[in-house]
Amino acid sequence: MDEAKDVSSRVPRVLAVAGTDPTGGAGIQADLKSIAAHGGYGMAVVTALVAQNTRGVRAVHVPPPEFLAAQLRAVSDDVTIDAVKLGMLHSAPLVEVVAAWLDDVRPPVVVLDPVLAATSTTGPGGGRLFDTASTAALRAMCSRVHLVTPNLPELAVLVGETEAQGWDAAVGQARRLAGRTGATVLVKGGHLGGEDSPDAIVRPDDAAPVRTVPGRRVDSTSTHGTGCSLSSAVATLAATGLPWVEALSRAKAWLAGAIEQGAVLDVGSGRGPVDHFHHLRGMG
Ligand SMILES: Nc1ncnc2c1ncn2[C@@H]1O[C@H](COP(=O)(O)OP(=O)(O)O)[C@@H](O)[C@H]1O
Ligand SMILES: Cc1ncc(COP(=O)(O)OP(=O)(O)O)c(N)n1
Repeated sequence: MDEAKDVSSRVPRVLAVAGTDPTGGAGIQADLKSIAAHGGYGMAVVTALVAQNTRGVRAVHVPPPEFLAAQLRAVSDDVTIDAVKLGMLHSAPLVEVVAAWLDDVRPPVVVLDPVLAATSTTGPGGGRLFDTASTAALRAMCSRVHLVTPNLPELAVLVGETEAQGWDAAVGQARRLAGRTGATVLVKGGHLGGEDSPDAIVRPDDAAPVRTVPGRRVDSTSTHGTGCSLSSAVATLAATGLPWVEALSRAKAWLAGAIEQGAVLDVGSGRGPVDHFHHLRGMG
């Protein structure tokens, strides 16, 4: 059996390293659902406990960095990991623990969703989930991963510029981030106004074409956790051997359906979750 076939026929073992959302729409709970929805076996290392719901973030509790290291080690000492999705990393001490672990374990697929805030909800400090004084550590982490998946505000912080005011400007910033870090960038257009919600894959090699995956904006308030869900889906699909563009195309089509069907869940009174398993409804 050739290697490509071998990878795609195995259930990918995907580890999410992220914070929690007790209402199940974002964070590590969304990651696990998204991994399962794409046929993966999901595992979870918790960076921070977040008291949040569909309306906003109320409080954040961070266990000691040593406990994060112990969780990571417990998984990698026992399980072969096919892909890692990194979400909320909270601050430099946690970023450094994860960086040291990645250097040691070297998983074949590492996707970083550089979470700074819960953007579809609010809370004290605007729902902030990452320490602004730790931005340099997050930038350095971009150089250690294969794919970075910023939304427009996150992209602006990572390149040290003001937020892009259009798709072309966003792609330009993504090019600069990819060039500086050596990581491929999946730039997300969910924060653009208008009728479209495109995403694109931007490679660090200047000569490589930007691969835009167009998308129609769904008129819905069920958008809590879209970034977490997309990055976990792409990590899982990449672990089956799919190239980034193909993984993004599939994940994006799935996510549009999940946003469209989110209201069916009737969860919370704020920005509701997407329906990760919409494709299974009505199957009897
Ligand atoms: N209303 C929407 N309709 C369709 N796709 C959306 C919508 N909002 C976000 N998306 C998609 O969800 C994913 C997450 O995008 P974005 O909102 O930019 O990131 P984040 O959730 O990290 O803030 C992207 O694929 C984006 O295109
Ligand atoms: C614990 C935790 N991590 C990440 C987020 C942000 O989720 P995201 O997918 O970016 O979606 P929005 O909620 O920002 O729309 C979170 N809320 N909690």
